[in-house]
Amino acid sequence: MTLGFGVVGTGAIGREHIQRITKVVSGAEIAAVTDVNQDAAKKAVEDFNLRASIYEDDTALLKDENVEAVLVTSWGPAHESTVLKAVEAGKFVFVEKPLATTAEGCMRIVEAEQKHGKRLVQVGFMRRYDSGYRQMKEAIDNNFIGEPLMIRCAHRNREVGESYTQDMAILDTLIHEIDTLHWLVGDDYKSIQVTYPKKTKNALEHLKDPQIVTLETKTGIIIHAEIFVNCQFGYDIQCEVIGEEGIVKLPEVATAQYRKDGVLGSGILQDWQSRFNDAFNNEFQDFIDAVRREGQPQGPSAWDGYIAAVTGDAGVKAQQSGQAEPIELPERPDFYQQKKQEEKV
Ligand SMILES: NC(=O)c1ccc[n+]([C@@H]2O[C@H](COP(=O)([O-])OP(=O)(O)OC[C@H]3O[C@@H](n4cnc5c(N)ncnc54)[C@H](O)[C@@H]3O)[C@@H](O)[C@H]2O)c1
Ligand SMILES: O[C@H]1[C@H](O)[C@@H](O)[C@H](O)[C@@H](O)[C@H]1O
Repeated sequence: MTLGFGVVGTGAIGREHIQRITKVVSGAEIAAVTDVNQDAAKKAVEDFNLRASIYEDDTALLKDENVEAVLVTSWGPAHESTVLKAVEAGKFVFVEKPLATTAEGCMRIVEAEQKHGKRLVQVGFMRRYDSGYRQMKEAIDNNFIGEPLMIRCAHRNREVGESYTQDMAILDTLIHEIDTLHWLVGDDYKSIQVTYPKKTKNALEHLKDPQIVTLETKTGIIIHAEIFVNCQFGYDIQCEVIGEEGIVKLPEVATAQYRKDGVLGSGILQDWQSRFNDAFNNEFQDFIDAVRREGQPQGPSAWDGYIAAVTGDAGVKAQQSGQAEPIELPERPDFYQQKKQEEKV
């Protein structure tokens, strides 16, 4: 069976995922598309030569029997409503981050999914599918470095535009570390604090950049995460876990090495698309295979989306207060503990 996707939002990442589904991964096709900008939906159908129906909105798209899974790549504030409608209709959902823009919205999805009785939703936290992070997780799970004690990481973007606001450093950028790091060490967060070093002259006036985020986990692991979104030199993701008996570090992405003008060097990738291209491909193949074979996705769950939202909210509060803000999460429901296997991804 080929999995039919209905795409809600044919903007930048929606188009990338359409390309991925039609040209790169196997087992799926695009059955339908919609976008509030109907021209964008039509253009996607033309550009990718799709045999897909074009609908005026998500409600109409969800009625199409050929749509078995919904790919939600609209703007963040629109995600919750589409995901809830899709769950109500019993369709599988792949939703780009954020699951919803509020913790309450994420909880509504968690509740709806539990009511449905089995997992339908996967959130697009693609770093869990990056081979470097997976190797780190394997080392940690196999106790290769002993108990993790500290984590140092950096999330650097070359530059950001006018529309990038202060809270986006947490909700749009750090959100990836928030998801990846609790998965990596199998721990929950306890608190978050944000401090501001000297500001770069390359940031627009409204933005403090860089920012240093300190997260503490329940078992006492301290995480220092640098968010620097106007670093100028490229897209740079660093992560190092320091354990009782060793250190495991995210490998640099291999790029060609050159010798020129007295320098031995290699290129730095410039954007997240190229840095995580393989991870995106792996995450889609896994989603498609899991729903076709197991009847439910196995990747980052709606509960992970909820953890990210609660932690993100505390992070935005910490940006304003300068204090360590508590992160209060209820117990993970049994529903989201069904399979140890899920934790591996
Ligand atoms: N995983 C990642 O690293 C990653 C990277 C980039 C973007 N994203 C996420 O993907 C989402 C989309 O980002 P983008 O950069 O493609 O944005 P975009 O603005 O390029 O595209 C969004 C599209 O959704 C459409 N849209 C908005 N509301 C809609 C609705 N209610 N129904 C139908 N269509 C609607 C818009 O018209 C637009 O075409 C965001 O949530 C963003 O955070 C994730
Ligand atoms: O939406 C993007 C994307 O999630 C990238 O992975 C991240 O590095 C950027 O900071 C963010 O703005």
